[in-house]
Amino acid sequence: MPLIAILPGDGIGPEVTSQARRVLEALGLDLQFEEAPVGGAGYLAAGKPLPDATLALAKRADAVLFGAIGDPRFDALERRLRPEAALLAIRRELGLFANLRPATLFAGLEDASALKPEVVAGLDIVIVRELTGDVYFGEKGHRTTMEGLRQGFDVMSYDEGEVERIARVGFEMAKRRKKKLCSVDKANVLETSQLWRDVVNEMSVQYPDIELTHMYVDNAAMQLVRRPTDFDVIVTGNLFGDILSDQASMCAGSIGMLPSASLSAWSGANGMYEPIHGSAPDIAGQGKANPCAAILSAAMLLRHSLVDEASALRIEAAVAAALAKGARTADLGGSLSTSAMGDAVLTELQ
Ligand SMILES: NC(=O)c1ccc[n+]([C@@H]2O[C@H](COP(=O)([O-])OP(=O)(O)OC[C@H]3O[C@@H](n4cnc5c(N)ncnc54)[C@H](O)[C@@H]3O)[C@@H](O)[C@H]2O)c1
Ligand SMILES: CC(C)[C@H](C(=O)O)[C@@H](O)C(=O)O
Ligand SMILES: [Mg+2]
Repeated sequence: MPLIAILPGDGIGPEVTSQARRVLEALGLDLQFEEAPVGGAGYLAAGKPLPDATLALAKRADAVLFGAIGDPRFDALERRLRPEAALLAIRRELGLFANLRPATLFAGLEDASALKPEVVAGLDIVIVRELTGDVYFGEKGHRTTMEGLRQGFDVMSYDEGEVERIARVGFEMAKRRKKKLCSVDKANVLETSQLWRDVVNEMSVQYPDIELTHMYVDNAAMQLVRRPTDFDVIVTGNLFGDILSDQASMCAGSIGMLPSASLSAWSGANGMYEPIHGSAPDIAGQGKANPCAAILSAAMLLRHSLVDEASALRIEAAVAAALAKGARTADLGGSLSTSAMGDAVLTELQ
């Protein structure tokens, strides 16, 4: 029986993952669930954001459903003890280098988007974000300059192996979709990005059917709100992908709508699945959070780690049907609570 590790985390994390779990349970599949604390909750339970038992569970499980981490009470702790350190460590420990972030506009949500309905109608793009390298994982620290000024530094780097394996995910994804891949970088300024661009170009000879384009990240940010539907698959580095995916979420109606899959291989074994949003301290504990991103992350879990496309489609269809009938949390302009939105999805589950 497949074991699903549920790591609810902090803030709205437990609120949204509990709805995703209800939906998974309602499918009637033979699944086993085990929960463990992570982030601020991990720090409170075991003195560190990623307790050993939580990491062991994540490694043992067939897939991980992750909520969100982050708690302002812990923002002043040394960096390795902050909630965010747990998320970075788990991605690194499980080798989850490929982060798929689909941004899809569900029918009926055109008015929730920050853009005009005619600009976002039919939006269906995927951001393939590299997840275990870049400036996130380089040397970092504080030092004093010769002039006696405090200085912070974070080293940005990629080696060609790291670029090649994420670019392959981008090309393979494009092959299965509209055969269009846009690689986003900052090669006009950064050596890291020049290497990125060179490696992506070298690989493109293996994919003659894919139309490859390159775009600087500043232009990509602009094009994403100008004509988002011109994109299909975007492949980019860790930092640019983090920023562009939050931006893409508002094209799709809300950050509460975007799920993600973090994979250690194209096949998806041992994946972790989480909404792209954070712990939302401003609405935590109020039952206001939109659980759709977490529910759609559960669908991605079934698709990629359990290779159960039919069940993934059942969940996605139920979310679409609930939205089509007008179910909306506050971020989408409605008034349903988190659990009422979960109920609405469950009602539509065929
Ligand atoms: N993957 C993660 O666990 C993750 C991702 C991003 C941020 N964080 C952490 O979360 C904390 C808060 O960060 P932030 O405020 O910059 O980002 P956030 O994503 O938590 O929230 C940004 C805004 O979006 C809203 N929002 C987010 N998710 C929502 C949902 N499901 N439904 C309705 N509204 C939603 C919030 O209320 C807030 O106004 C920080 O500690 C940060 O480090 C964690
Ligand atoms: C919380 C933070 C470490 C994380 C990231 O930057 O990757 C988050 O913003 C995300 O998008 O998952
Ligand atoms: Mg982010």
